[in-house]
Amino acid sequence: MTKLRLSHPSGIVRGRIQLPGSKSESNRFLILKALYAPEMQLSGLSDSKDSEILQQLLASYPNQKELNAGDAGTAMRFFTAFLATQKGEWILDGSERMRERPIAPLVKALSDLGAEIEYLEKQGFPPLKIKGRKLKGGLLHIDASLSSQYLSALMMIAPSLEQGLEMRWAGQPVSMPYIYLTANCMRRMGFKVFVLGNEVRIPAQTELDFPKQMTVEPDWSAASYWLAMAALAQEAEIYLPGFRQFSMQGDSIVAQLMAPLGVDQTFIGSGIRIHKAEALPIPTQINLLDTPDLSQTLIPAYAAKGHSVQFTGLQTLRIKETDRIAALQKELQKFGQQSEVGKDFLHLKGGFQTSLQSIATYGDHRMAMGFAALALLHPIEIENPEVVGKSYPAFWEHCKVLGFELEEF
Ligand SMILES: O=C(O)C1=C[C@@H](OP(=O)(O)O)[C@@H](O)[C@H](O)C1
Ligand SMILES: C=C(OP(=O)(O)O)C(=O)O
Repeated sequence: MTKLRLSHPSGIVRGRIQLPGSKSESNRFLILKALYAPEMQLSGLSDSKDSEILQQLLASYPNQKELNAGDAGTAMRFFTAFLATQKGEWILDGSERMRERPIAPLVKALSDLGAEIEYLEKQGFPPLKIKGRKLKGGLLHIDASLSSQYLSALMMIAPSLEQGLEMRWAGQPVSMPYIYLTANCMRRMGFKVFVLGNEVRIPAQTELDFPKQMTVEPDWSAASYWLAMAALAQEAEIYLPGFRQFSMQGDSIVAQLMAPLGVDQTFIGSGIRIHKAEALPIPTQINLLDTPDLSQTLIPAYAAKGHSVQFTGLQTLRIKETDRIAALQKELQKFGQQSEVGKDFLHLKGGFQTSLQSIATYGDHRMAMGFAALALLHPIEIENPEVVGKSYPAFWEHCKVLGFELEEF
């Protein structure tokens, strides 16, 4: 196991960071390009491991019959739907953790559309045997309460289905902004996509005049770590180029959620300036059902500032790279932080004290990046720091740019 000792002698974070492209946008455009517009050039693509995995899957599926999506949730889900529409037979597996992340709602939906998919080990989980063929499409009912990725995967294959797709869900959908992001990526390519209440309608449409070029926006989930740094720093002045003023990435809401910690952002030129500002009143509750990937940024930062806040809407965290609610509670406890957790919430109850602690990361990139900000208060150690590669390989290099000292041992 490698470890990183992380400290920040000055407490002043100042600099310009070129963030990786959005992992979510990248993985959508990679699938859409492969399905409909092979000539379309993609710029600003994410250099994340998850996007690399998807690129490898797309490059190897015509010849290779046994494929592996590793730890990449979007790659696993999007590629399952992709293969279901291609003629042939494949086995699609994932990492050990991926074999614990449910995929049944997607498999059921694809089967309802006429695909032939079999579970090779545990029912409802990868590995899958997928017999692909041209699917008819039509009306579909789906459970949207576990992951939005199933819906995004189906939306992207929808224009290739003979009858298009009309998809309805009941109950509480999770991570909705990712559905809107999928719709937006598709619309930018010229597709007609209608999202109305609890229903998505996408007609069959393949013969479009697709754009020659598409630019991926930088990653807002990655940007969130720099807002947390600004919150915990003595002084902060960070510039993140390349963002759109009105982003379709749900995690762009992070500035509003960080404002109570005295951080603000200004849109300048084509980028974001992050700086200190007067702190807004602390809310008693913050609901992250729309933006689960911000949990590991916000919860350690609010804890370190000594605020007692209840974070709700966290139900999807239990089936991500690790059980993120359990991991957050356990690692924060090392600092004396008291908290109460349930199926879908984590309630911070005070007690946080800075000290030199070794943070376990549970194979989860966001554990490493979310806790890194605490080094602005006191040196800390991060275990298995290489996990950041899943979404943000240059993260530690960027920490150096902003004045952190790093020692690997
Ligand atoms: O569609 C996407 O790009 C994603 C959707 C979210 O997953 P869930 O819908 O499973 O919450 C998010 O957590 C993940 O990092 C990326
Ligand atoms: C949950 C995540 O990714 P995925 O579900 O695509 O593995 C993430 O990046 O935080």
